[in-house]
Amino acid sequence: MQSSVAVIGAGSWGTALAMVLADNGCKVSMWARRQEVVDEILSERSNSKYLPGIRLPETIYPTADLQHAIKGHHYVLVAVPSVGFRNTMRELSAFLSSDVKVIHATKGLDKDNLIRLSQVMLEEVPQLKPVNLAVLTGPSHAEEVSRRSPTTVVVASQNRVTAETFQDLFMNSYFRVYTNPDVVGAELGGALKNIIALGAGISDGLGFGDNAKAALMTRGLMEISRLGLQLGAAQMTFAGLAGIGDLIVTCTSKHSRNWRAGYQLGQGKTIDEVLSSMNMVVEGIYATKAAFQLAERHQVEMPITTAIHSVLFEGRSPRAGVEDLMGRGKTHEMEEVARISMSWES
Ligand SMILES: NC(=O)c1ccc[n+]([C@@H]2O[C@H](COP(=O)([O-])OP(=O)(O)OC[C@H]3O[C@@H](n4cnc5c(N)ncnc54)[C@H](O)[C@@H]3O)[C@@H](O)[C@H]2O)c1
Ligand SMILES: O=P(O)(O)OC[C@H](O)CO
Repeated sequence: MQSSVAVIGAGSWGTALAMVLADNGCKVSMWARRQEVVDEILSERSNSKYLPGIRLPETIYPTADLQHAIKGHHYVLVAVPSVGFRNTMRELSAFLSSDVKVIHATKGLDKDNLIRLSQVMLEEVPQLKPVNLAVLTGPSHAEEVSRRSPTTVVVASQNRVTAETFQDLFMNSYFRVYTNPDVVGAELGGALKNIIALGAGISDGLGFGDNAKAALMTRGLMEISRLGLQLGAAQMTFAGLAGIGDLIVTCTSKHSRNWRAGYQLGQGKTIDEVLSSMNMVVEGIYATKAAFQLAERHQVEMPITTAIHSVLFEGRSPRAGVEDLMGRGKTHEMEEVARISMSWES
């Protein structure tokens, strides 16, 4: 039987994932906020603002009517920016039945309550069953997926059947899907890597080299893992696609919006100038604010996040932010390793 999927969000990511599902023989309805996007898809088979030059399959049916988008579908994929996530789920709530399986592909945190987005889903749509929820994350730029370039991602769910159902729905010859039971780690890896991508962009914008970027990525992963473990993630998840995999793609790719925003900051633009020059979401800005507050709340050391927070929200210059990082007191690379090493006993 043909699977039918509702995709909520017609930006770059929602559209690229709708294409994967259409390629896999699914009937896909895709909700766009703006009627112009619907009209363009219907008349031109393109979504030129978000995926220029890409022809969309005929089996993607766009609509600006949320109820119409959802009606009769067994699976729902949510791919809206984190700032609009709670409201979108609230609006969806009226139309979602309790047996539907829902996966989200948004990389961010709830800005007000500092919780993960699957937790927001359950708050806003109480009839949803936790076993029916999943998260899709990993190193995946929409521009490449829409060109059917080989890509690997992770589907995380606390329920194996749900994880494998979405694995089967999305997987094909250019889109390889792994499963993982660690929803916490998958969501945090995807949200927090955006902060480090901003840092990598700032570093490049300042004219620093590969050494600095490798340092940011490695030490960045360290602080992502530190906060992740505190919040209940499994350490190994950060060594996988949702952790180091996504960090590599987002810190080194010309497609990365977070890197591009950071690059302009490093070149001396203000955050307002950067945001007005970009027509796509820069999740790292919101993630920095949320992670900074979480780090304070849980007493987790996150020096890179703190430095980027000072640049974004406290008027510190990017160069001064780097000086803050390089001038920190000396530490072991890994406190845990130093602690268990017999030969290091004092
Ligand atoms: N683009 C990628 O390559 C990619 C890959 C993986 C994950 N993601 C994640 O997917 C999410 C969506 O990103 P994107 O790249 O599609 O963004 P985008 O900037 O390409 O498009 C954003 C879409 O969301 C809509 N939107 C904007 N504000 C909204 C709101 N308040 N409520 C509902 N809809 C709103 C816009 O109209 C647009 O359709 C982000 O969390 C992003 O991190 C993106
Ligand atoms: O373009 P970015 O920086 O928002 O990253 C997009 C994806 O999250 C990469 O996996």
